[in-house]
Amino acid sequence: MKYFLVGFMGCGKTTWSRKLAAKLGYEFIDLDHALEAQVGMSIAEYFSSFGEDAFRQMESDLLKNTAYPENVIVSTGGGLPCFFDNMDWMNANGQTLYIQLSPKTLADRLEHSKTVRPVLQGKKGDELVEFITGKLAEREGFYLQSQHIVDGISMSVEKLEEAIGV
Ligand SMILES: Nc1ncnc2c1ncn2[C@@H]1O[C@H](COP(=O)(O)OP(=O)(O)OP(=O)(O)O)[C@@H](O)[C@H]1O
Ligand SMILES: O=C(O)C1=C[C@@H](O)[C@@H](O)[C@H](O)C1
Ligand SMILES: [Mg+2]
Repeated sequence: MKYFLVGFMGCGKTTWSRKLAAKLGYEFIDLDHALEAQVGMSIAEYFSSFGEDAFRQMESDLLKNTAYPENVIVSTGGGLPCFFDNMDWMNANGQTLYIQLSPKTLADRLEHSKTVRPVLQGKKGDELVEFITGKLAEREGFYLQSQHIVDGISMSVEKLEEAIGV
């Protein structure tokens, strides 16, 4: 089975996809990392060289054209479910799981994370919370189309296993 983990930047998709895959003996694929390997630069560099539209096309193509192993946990980019028909494609080709967190919790995590996320443009503090609140309001309608939803607070592999029913 293919499981796609979706949710806002910083909700823990990469961290928990890796752990869940290890527990289940599944492969792990991070589409952000796969895109970086394919283009030979970081996402931040890709954004500044070619712009967001080119990035969205590239990530959608990668989602649909990757040769997935039979059993795999796929960590998706935070914006991926919200462009083109990507969410429908994931629901048709596997199972989707949304890691849900509040804007405040996401902001706390993102402020302390070392990964450069171009969409955030270096925002901090109240400005960051406000930005995430607006962006999440735009995006959550897509995330909520997931077949499974899990509260990202006090996360564990067991909680994820229970959510997907394995
Ligand atoms: N349950 C948790 N409690 C506290 N911090 C966590 C938890 N899960 C992940 N984190 C931390 O939150 C940050 C973001 O996690 P991660 O990179 O896995 O998010 P992501 O959803 O893959 O983000 P992106 O969409 O930007 O790739 C990391 O610094 C990670 O260590
Ligand atoms: O939320 C977003 O739009 C993004 C999230 C990251 O995972 C990366 O895919 C990229 O930085 C864009
Ligand atoms: Mg990630």
